[in-house]
Amino acid sequence: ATVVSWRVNNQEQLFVSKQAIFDGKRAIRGGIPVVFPQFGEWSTGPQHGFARICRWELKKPPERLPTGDVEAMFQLLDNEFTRSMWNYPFSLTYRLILREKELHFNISVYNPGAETLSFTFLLHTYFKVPDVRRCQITGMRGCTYIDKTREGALYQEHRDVVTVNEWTDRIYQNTPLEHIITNVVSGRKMRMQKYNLVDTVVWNPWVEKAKEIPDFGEEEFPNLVCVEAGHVSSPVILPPGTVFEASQILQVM
Ligand SMILES: O=P(O)(O)OC[C@H]1O[C@@H](O)[C@H](O)[C@@H](O)[C@@H]1O
Repeated sequence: ATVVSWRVNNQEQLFVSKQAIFDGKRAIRGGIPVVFPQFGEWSTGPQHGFARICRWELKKPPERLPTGDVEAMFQLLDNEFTRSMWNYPFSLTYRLILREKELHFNISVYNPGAETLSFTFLLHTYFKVPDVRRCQITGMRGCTYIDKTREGALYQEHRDVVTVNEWTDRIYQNTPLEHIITNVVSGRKMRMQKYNLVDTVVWNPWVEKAKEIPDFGEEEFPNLVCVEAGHVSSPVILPPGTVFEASQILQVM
């Protein structure tokens, strides 16, 4: 259930590395992988959890709704593989709705078990851009951020817009419901709206870190900016029998 392509006016909006591997075992380098139940390093499983390396069930194949929108639904349930890393029952439902210039993502995590679940969640969106150095991201002014390029030190953002001119790996906390990213494909703007996803990660490996990523070309870094809506700086605590719901809307402006 990794979205690997989204075209608006026949123009691709998502970055996927030329070296991405589609073997169904590793995470795909680009598009929009789902990060669950762990953002970042994980002592009992792979970085960013198992959801991006599992085969999800297609619950509802793409179908045109009366409105003209197209809807598809995916589901991931716990299984032997997920239980080997995280021994809990869960049901993850992922509903995608495609509109003319929008893509909607609706996530729900249900806890059918008797124990409380604790997890982090994130949509790892790789936007395709002509040159990341010319992009501006709004909405972070005043927010604190964890800077993973500086051993996780905590800072406060003072800029009206965030720009990316070097290796960047930041978790912005308690960000507003909306970000605008300028200068994406065709010089347009991208609007990101998010609900119940309180944090926003901004990532670009830049040239040196790019060399350390096997499924990524070192010359590709100017062509992506990851702006990732998530619930990651504190875990979601989900008591038995309850549901966590979150969503994201991407819109080409
Ligand atoms: O190489 P991965 O596992 O797909 O992760 C890519 C990046 O994902 C970002 O979300 C993280 O903040 C970075 O620390 C990480 O390097």
